Amino acid sequence: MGEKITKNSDGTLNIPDTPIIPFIEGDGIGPDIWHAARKVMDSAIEIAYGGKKKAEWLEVDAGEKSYKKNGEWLPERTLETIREYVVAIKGPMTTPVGKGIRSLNVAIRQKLDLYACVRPVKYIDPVPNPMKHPEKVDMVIFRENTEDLYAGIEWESGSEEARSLIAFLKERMGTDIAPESGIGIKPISPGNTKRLVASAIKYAIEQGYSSVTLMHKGNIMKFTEGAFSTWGYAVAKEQFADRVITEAELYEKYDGVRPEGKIIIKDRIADMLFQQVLLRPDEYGVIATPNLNGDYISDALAAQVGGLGMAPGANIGDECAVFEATHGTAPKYAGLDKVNPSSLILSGAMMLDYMGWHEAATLIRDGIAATIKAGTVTYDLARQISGATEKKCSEFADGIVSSMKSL
Ligand SMILES: NC(=O)C1=CN([C@@H]2O[C@H](COP(=O)(O)OP(=O)(O)OC[C@H]3O[C@@H](n4cnc5c(N)ncnc54)[C@H](OP(=O)(O)O)[C@@H]3O)[C@@H](O)[C@H]2O)C=CC1
Ligand SMILES: O=C(O)CCC(=O)C(=O)O
Ligand SMILES: [Mg+2]
Repeated sequence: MGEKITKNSDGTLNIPDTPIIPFIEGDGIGPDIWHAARKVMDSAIEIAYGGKKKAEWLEVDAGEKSYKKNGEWLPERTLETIREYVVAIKGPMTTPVGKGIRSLNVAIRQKLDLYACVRPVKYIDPVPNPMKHPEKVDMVIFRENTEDLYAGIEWESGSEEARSLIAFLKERMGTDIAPESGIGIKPISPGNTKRLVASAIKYAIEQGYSSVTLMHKGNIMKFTEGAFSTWGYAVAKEQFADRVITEAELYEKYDGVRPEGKIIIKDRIADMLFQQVLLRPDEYGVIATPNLNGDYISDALAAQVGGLGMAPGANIGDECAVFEATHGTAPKYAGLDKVNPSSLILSGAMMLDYMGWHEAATLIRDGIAATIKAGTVTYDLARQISGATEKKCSEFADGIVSSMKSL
């Protein structure tokens, strides 16, 4: 019944009224949050468009469910389907620690070249949180999504590859690495950095953020993270000279007063930035950073807006986009109908915005806020609010649906 979303050569989307949207349910808490998210998205679309628009969900195989069904963790046809249908949404998938398969989540990002992981961290009143001034929290992380240590190019301690690499580095580069070390490689390229930073600047311009901060550990890792910063400044100059000024220029030429319509590009060393985003969050808007830093800071910042249960995200490339929560499979809660589905629901709202279905997206955000205000919350928020009544994941979703109906 549904129709395909298509993409034009200029990057704009053609969205039919009944788009087919592939989804991956995910592992662990994936099924619980997916069912809740689907219900809320369907209801928001129905209320916003009175039945004129409808998402046609198409399940695609990946993760544990897929492995059990057909012996494949991430079938090639799943990637082909996502490419073909342009916009998809997924639950989290498990990655074993220290052994076993490499991350399927990372594989999806790399294979579909979803180079920007976009994770907004915005306070939704009245979500409980540890900040003195939560209303000042409005940051968006742009995490490079395809390279860095996160690409998982590494060799195990004692393996032939690790030993020969250690020997090669000693002979040819004079590097003394402890025998039997495991080795990981950290590639950071100008091309991948520049396209990520360009997308972050473009987003800041479109969404009205006043700054883009390049987060790096370039004092220590000069030719990877330091280069990320250098290339970030370079692309700002090459592509956005009329809209972007550096922080140095702000003080040298404009006495520290941001000229109307200009975005400030600045850089911060990663460890220091972790404390500044806590103490002075209003000094930061869009944060562009390599993959691993982006992974760390997205969970850390999620705490400022209520925790991982409230943290949405999107993986965006030139060809297609896959929306997913920031958090993982939270295995101890799998199947308990307990966790907060807001992270995936808000990822769904990001997806609806991406499709231009802003009315449904806004309804979802307002519905979540109204539900929390009414004291209907899952365990994670209940433990931060005295006197709140803990609801199940599915009951919370029902609460959002009722709230949306009465907005
Ligand atoms: N994109 C993806 O698919 C991702 C997959 N993963 C994978 O998930 C697995 C588990 O990773 P782990 O490091 O434990 O991190 P998780 O994000 O899965 O969970 C850690 C903790 O965060 C809290 N949390 C997470 N999601 C929610 C939610 N929806 N509602 C309320 N609280 C939540 C819970 O805290 P508390 O215990 O305090 O209640 C939970 O125990 C690993 O295999 C990892 O590789 C991890 C991140 C992303
Ligand atoms: O792929 C994984 O298992 C972890 C991914 C992750 O933590 C993230 O992308 O934020
Ligand atoms: Mg993570």
